[in-house]
Amino acid sequence: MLKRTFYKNNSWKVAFVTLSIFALLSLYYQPPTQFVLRDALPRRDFIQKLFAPSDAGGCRVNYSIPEVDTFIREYQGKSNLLDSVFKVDEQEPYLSFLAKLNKWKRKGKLMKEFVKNNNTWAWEIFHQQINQYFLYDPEDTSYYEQLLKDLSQRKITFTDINPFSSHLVLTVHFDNGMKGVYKFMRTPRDHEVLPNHFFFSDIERAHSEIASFHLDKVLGFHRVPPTVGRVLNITEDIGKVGVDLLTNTLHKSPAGNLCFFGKCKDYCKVDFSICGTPDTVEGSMSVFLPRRGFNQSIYWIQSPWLRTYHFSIKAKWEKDEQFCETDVKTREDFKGRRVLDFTDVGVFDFLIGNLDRHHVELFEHFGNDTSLIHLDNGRGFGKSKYDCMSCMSPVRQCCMIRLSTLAKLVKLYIGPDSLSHVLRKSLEADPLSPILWEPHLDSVDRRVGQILKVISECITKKGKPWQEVIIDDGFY
Ligand SMILES: Nc1ncnc2c1ncn2[C@@H]1O[C@H](COP(=O)(O)OP(=O)(O)OP(=O)(O)O)[C@@H](O)[C@H]1O
Ligand SMILES: [Mn+2]
Repeated sequence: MLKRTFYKNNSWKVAFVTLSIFALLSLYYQPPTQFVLRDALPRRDFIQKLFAPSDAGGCRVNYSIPEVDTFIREYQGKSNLLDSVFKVDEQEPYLSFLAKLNKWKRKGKLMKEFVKNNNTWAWEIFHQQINQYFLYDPEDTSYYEQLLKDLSQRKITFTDINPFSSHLVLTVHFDNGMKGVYKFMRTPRDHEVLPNHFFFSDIERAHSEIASFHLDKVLGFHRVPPTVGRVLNITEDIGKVGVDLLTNTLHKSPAGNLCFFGKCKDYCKVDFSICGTPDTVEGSMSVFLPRRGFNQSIYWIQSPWLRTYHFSIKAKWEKDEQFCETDVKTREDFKGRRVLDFTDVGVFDFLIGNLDRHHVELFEHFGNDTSLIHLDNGRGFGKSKYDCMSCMSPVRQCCMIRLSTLAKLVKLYIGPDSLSHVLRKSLEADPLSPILWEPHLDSVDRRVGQILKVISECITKKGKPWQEVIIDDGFY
């Protein structure tokens, strides 16, 4: 009786307690596979792993270097950095750190002073918004997402050959007046360059173009034109709307697939045909930039670290470690930001493993004080196990790095997010995802530590003062 009254009066309480017990029990109950995980990790780590902002723990989790750890302790102790935007906090997710730096980006003139268009389509707004110091702002909702969508989906109305390329590269025209540069996915994403192969006979890789755009973006450089993966239909996009130089070469392969080879300097013959399955191919589409020069269509600087493109002749920089001091820092046109721009190029090319940086382009409109444009990134991500130390020559020989670039590398090294993590996440947005083979993603983590080691050695081994190596030139 007493019992029954108790239940009657407290029935809602009983229900609540019972439900709570069940809820708690169900929290602890995990299917068998998760028991294995729980056994392997102490409870606290397990929960941290579930709620940590990343699935990694910084590049150093797999590629810790003792000298770099010491260097970073010194970096974190620098009093002038403690209260600055360059202070690296071990808990902060990388993208929030990057967003803070991006806010400080110096802004210069806009291309709209020089380019006239209707400012309506995404590509028109992009052209007008090109800044003296960066190509685009990924936060600008007025065009950025739409531009990528247009590049991957809009109807192609005319297809030509890019006359400046040694490979078959297309200039593509769209139904809204936009133009794009298309490179073909000629090798599977896991294809590794053969060890005896020279880089200059290397085939261009569209996955490298796409991944380079994302890497440039997550490094906050914004110097690579927006690029997306796109499927091309050879029947529709070449056969129906291509120039004669393309359509004249259309043929069926022995397997019955539709192929063509077009016309170009080096690799346009039937041995290098591009074939569909049965008539579609994958590739990268980059948005076409406005003219870089006033009187000529291309305005460019030859890289001081240009290679000879010869099997045995070496360039001066390859034989002389003093090259930057004697031949680069002394150049009149390399005063101002230019040396640091080239050390950024060195960081970038080392991360992607690109030996083919023969020249860089820039907008003449903005004068000498403007950022470099990193076009042509098709020869990166070819060797996942090999680190091209000579690609980092600008950093090693000049013994300099921009503070903002260093801060981002330090942040990626200590975590919580590694470069492979943020790059993988960024690449997931591409329509042809997955773009990079995991060993290539792993290689960028290894390379972050290598760059930091070279910088720390400028101070510890070459005896340079900190402030001569790490330069805050106000560019983020
Ligand atoms: N997005 C773009 N917008 C405008 N022009 C471009 C763009 N991409 C490439 N170009 C022009 O086309 C030229 C050749 O393109 P790219 O360098 O990518 O082809 P490539 O075959 O790899 O060239 P190379 O044989 O010189 O290495 C570039 O130097 C540039 O002048
Ligand atoms: Mn090239």
